[in-house]
Amino acid sequence: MSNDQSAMNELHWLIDMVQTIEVGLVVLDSSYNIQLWNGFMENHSGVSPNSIKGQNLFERFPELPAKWLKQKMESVFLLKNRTFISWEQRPYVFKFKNYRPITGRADHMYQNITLLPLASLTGQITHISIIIYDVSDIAINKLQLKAVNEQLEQLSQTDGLTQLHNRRYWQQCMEREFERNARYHDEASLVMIDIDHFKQINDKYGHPAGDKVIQHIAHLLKQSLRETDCAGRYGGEEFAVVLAKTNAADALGFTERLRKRIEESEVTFDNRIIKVTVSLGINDIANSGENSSSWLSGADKALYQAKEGGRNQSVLFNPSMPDL
Ligand SMILES: Nc1nc2c(ncn2[C@@H]2O[C@H](COP(=O)(O)OP(=O)(O)OP(=O)(O)O)[C@@H](O)[C@H]2O)c(=O)[nH]1
Repeated sequence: MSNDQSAMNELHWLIDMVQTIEVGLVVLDSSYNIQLWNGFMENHSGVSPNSIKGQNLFERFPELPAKWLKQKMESVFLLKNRTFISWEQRPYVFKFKNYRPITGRADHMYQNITLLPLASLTGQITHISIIIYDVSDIAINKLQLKAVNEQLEQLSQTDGLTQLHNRRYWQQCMEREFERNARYHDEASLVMIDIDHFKQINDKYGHPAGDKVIQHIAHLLKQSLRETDCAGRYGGEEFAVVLAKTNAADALGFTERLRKRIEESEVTFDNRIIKVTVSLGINDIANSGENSSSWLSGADKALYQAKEGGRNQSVLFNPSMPDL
């Protein structure tokens, strides 16, 4: 076989491979006119190489992010360097359908893209190649893993019965708020809420009825909160809330509204109507003492006074209150 024949063969094989490889290959000239469009591109776009050759990429595909992509390509021409675009940066450039059976949940193909400068025989960069990799499997696995991790994180922070924050997470939230307030001297109040005579409810109506009462109070509490407030289930029948940007007077307004709402509401269990009340202790951060524990224990002392005072009431902490 002559050298010419051998070179021809190689060229033939290369063209064959370019056409059949499972990677998208596009060659553009400096005016973004399409010079090469391989089999992968044909299969996924439904546009044949013959019908597209010589056409302007952005006129033929007006849905492409032209401004952004042109900027990338211009810098490839200018710097004579390749550029990568990851699916995490932009899920796809060419919107192709995703046909993979195991990743059937995404309707489009995730793509990693390389933009490659192509030099002519004289060494000038006259063309650019777009190489498109289908990374749908990797992307979807990674996105699913991320979603599961987020779900797990959410579960680890949530109380199962009430869907409020659990004690551990609420405590972190409260400590963060304390530090923020210490730094910026913002207003904030901490409220402890305890259901009155809850043992009697369990004894009279049974534990499942008690659970329903806890859920009911949590529901009313959630309805009373603002976005920036942080509420948690602190113990069995005890709840704790940090009211952001709220001084003692406003916190008292909040607790009294909540207390009355609870007093006026009722829980139905096994066709029986259960009425409950709550006691609430409030501590304005201005009286918090030196750390988050003393802020919390102040609210606890106020709650104790509310119980002592006859229950179904809100009490504001003041530093002259006796230790528990
Ligand atoms: N149903 C139910 N009961 C719980 C749960 N967690 C704690 N308890 C019960 O809540 C009751 C709390 O009772 P106590 O702390 O004695 O106080 P109380 O009866 O609420 O009375 P005061 O707080 O003094 O008004 C106990 O009987 C616990 O068993 C829970 O998740 N579900």
